[in-house]
Amino acid sequence: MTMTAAPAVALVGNPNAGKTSLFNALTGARQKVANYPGVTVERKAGVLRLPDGSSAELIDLPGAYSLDPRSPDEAVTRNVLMGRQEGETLPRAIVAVVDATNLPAQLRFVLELKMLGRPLVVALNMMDLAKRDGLTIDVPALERELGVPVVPTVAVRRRGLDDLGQKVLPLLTKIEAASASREPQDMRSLQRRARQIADAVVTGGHQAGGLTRRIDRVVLHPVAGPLILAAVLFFMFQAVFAWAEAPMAWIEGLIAVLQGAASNILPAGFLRNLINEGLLAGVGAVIVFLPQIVILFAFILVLEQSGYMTRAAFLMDRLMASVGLSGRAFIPLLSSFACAIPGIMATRTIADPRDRLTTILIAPLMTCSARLPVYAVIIAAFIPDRPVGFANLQGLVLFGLYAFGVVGALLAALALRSTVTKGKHSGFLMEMPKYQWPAIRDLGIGIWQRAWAFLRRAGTIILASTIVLWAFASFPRAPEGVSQVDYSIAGRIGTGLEHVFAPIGFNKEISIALVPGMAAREVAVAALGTVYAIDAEEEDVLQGQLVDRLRNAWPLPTALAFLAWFVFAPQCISTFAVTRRETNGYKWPIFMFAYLFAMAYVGAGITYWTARWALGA
Ligand SMILES: Nc1nc2c(ncn2[C@@H]2O[C@H](COP(=O)(O)OP(=O)(O)OP(=O)(O)O)[C@@H](O)[C@H]2O)c(=O)[nH]1
Ligand SMILES: [Mg+2]
Repeated sequence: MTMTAAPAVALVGNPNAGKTSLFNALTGARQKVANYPGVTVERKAGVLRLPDGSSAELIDLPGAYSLDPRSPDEAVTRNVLMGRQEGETLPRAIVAVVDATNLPAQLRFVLELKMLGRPLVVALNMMDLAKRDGLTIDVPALERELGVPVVPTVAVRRRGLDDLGQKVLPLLTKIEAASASREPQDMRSLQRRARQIADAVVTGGHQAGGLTRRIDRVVLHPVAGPLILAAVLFFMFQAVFAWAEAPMAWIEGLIAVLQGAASNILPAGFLRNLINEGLLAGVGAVIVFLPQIVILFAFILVLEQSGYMTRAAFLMDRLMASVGLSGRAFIPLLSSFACAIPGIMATRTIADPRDRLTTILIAPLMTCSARLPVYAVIIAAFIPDRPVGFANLQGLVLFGLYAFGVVGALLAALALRSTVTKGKHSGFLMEMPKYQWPAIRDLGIGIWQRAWAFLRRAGTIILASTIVLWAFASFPRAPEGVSQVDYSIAGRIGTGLEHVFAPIGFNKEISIALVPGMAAREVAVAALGTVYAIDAEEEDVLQGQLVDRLRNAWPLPTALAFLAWFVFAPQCISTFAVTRRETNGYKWPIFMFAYLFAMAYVGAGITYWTARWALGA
């Protein structure tokens, strides 16, 4: 600890009170904001500029209901506030962020924080919603009752930020002994006191939450609710296919133009091959999927920001309970549709350790966006593009693959919960946020961040693996009349692996592509793009798309087995790294790898042989 280190200010409060919105507004950061409790699961820091020109470190924390943590994310908050966090000093001041529409419930934590005896300011956030609900809050009276400064804010409209800075500043210049001690509190009496204060300072609000209640009457209806949820998810997958078609064609066209240009400009040889077969055929095969990824993420973000996500979790609770999981697990699992890594992080909000472990172990079975390119290429090559009723066959197959992953995950959960993670089922406990229109800015930032992450992956890990693969598949140079891929180093490795994968219908090219595919799933598509491009005649590289090449090279059962493989296969190193971190060891990631591999192998095998039998081959 140095004397010059900026003093730290911590944002603390109940989940979904708007801490991260405030943090972003105050620091210019772009941390994730969404309308459900439990979005932030780790400590984040930024720089807070104060009115006198000095600065402080602002810390955003996971939401908590009290200083007695019930789940790993709440423990982070407690540890930071009590100075127990490794390598971190006690925050100099606390900003208690409170949802103004829900004072009777939220003031209890403020009272508990006050008992810490640390410098404290209350940010009375969501004042706009309080007004919408017809609530009037007597701020000076609240200040008197609490004995600390209270600043009304609207984080999403950047209102009250300067006032907040004015109130925080004097707390930082005060010299005081930095220690945190805490007597156990009687929660009941704190709750009673919170209610008293709320009664004294809040008037009106008889129609509070009326709109939300009316929507919920339909959306949470025992019959209509699940139907609406199914329709929403189904529409989402149809849209991913239908809306992306045109922009994908543009990107394909652009890549073809670039390939043509490279052929015209560069002399035949090493560099031209590297660019056309490695770079454009490989990385291009992945980039094409940007539109689908963007549409999928846009849907997920709207679900998250509108407040519908927790309703979906509630509706899923019965189903989740039947396989021994809590409905709480639904949100980490749904975010795993984007990527399993934030999904696994989000399990920190699950209180029961066995529930949490089970959710971590099945998260990779949710179809992450990296699988989308793999599915889409195979579907485009092998599934006819024709209408089925009001839907489209390709969209239906995609929906089916997602459903397979979900069913596989539920079965895996059932098996795990009655064996390795046996334990009692814990109930569903989750606050329902008020419905809100998604904030366009947050939506835009969210989509942009994800699109950028996808492109960055394409430009780094996918590009690097594709070039390495291209080199391995291009050397040593084959003599005239011999297949270059067969003759190359990659080809020889593939021939070895083919022994393992031939029983489930995989050929040498697939076996080769699976190896770099471990780095990231999309790489498998890039790798297939490269492997098939190397053996193709140059004119074909320029004209034919990967889809056409696969259609000619693979029998249908192989294609279906390949899809089944990707539903289950543990093809992602980063997932193991995060599992190792979140479970503190190698035991569970290894277990995860083994059981997923077994499921993938058996699943692909069954698919292959069933398809062969059905097609009479
Ligand atoms: N109308 C309105 N909405 C707000 C305000 N502040 C935050 N929100 C919305 O409230 C939701 C929750 O905001 P977050 O900033 O993620 O809340 P948080 O306290 O960080 O939540 P956790 O990380 O889950 O503890 C989001 O949908 C925000 O857009 C506000 O002042 N007014
Ligand atoms: Mg947050």
